[in-house]
Amino acid sequence: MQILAEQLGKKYRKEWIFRRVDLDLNAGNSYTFVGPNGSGKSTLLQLLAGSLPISEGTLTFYRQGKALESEDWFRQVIIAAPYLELIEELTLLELLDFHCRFKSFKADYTPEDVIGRMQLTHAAHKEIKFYSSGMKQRVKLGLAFYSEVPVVILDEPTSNLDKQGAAWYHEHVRQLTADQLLLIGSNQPSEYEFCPHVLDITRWK
Ligand SMILES: Nc1ncnc2c1ncn2[C@@H]1O[C@H](COP(=O)(O)OP(=O)(O)OP(=O)(O)O)[C@@H](O)[C@H]1O
Repeated sequence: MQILAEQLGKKYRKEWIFRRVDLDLNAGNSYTFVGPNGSGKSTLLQLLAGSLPISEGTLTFYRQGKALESEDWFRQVIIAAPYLELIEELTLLELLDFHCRFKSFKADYTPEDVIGRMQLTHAAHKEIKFYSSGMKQRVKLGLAFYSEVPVVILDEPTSNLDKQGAAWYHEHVRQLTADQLLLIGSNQPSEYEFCPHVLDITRWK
């Protein structure tokens, strides 16, 4: 899997958030985008996920050397971010069953297996709207870690997690496989200390 960004730019109304972004992101690697609040980390991650339109430049997803149609991008990507909502009316088990219609889990895990690995078996039948913010974050990260997808995007991954949750994140984030591409947006060095490619987004202002 490869994501190639060429001269990528994004503006909201008349304000350019970043311009002339060139990136060659490849599976087996992790990349972290850092920068102050409001610098555009979340915006860039959403562009790279194909979930926000770009304002200029080109973005191409390649799988086994072949460029993918943009309507197929969403199958390649999972994104966990504080601003993305889960379906609150569903129980966790219903949510994971629904998720399986679009993306399968690694190693033939069942939804029940994944819930166990999220350490949320006790809450499997509780509606997501009754989850604490830390429990919701664990669900988002669990979906990212256990789905069979080539591109995993984590924005502020340890937000709302307690010490035990942060340890759970660190254990899992290092286990992403060599055929996956990991992209992180962060302001906290502890979230990406293992990551060899750290890119300050202010370089593209
Ligand atoms: N939908 C929108 N309409 C207008 N401006 C927006 C919109 N979304 C984001 N912005 C602006 O884009 C800029 C970058 O925001 P973004 O959320 O990407 O930053 P960030 O680096 O992720 O910030 P933080 O560290 O606070 O999460 C900010 O100035 C923000 O106000």
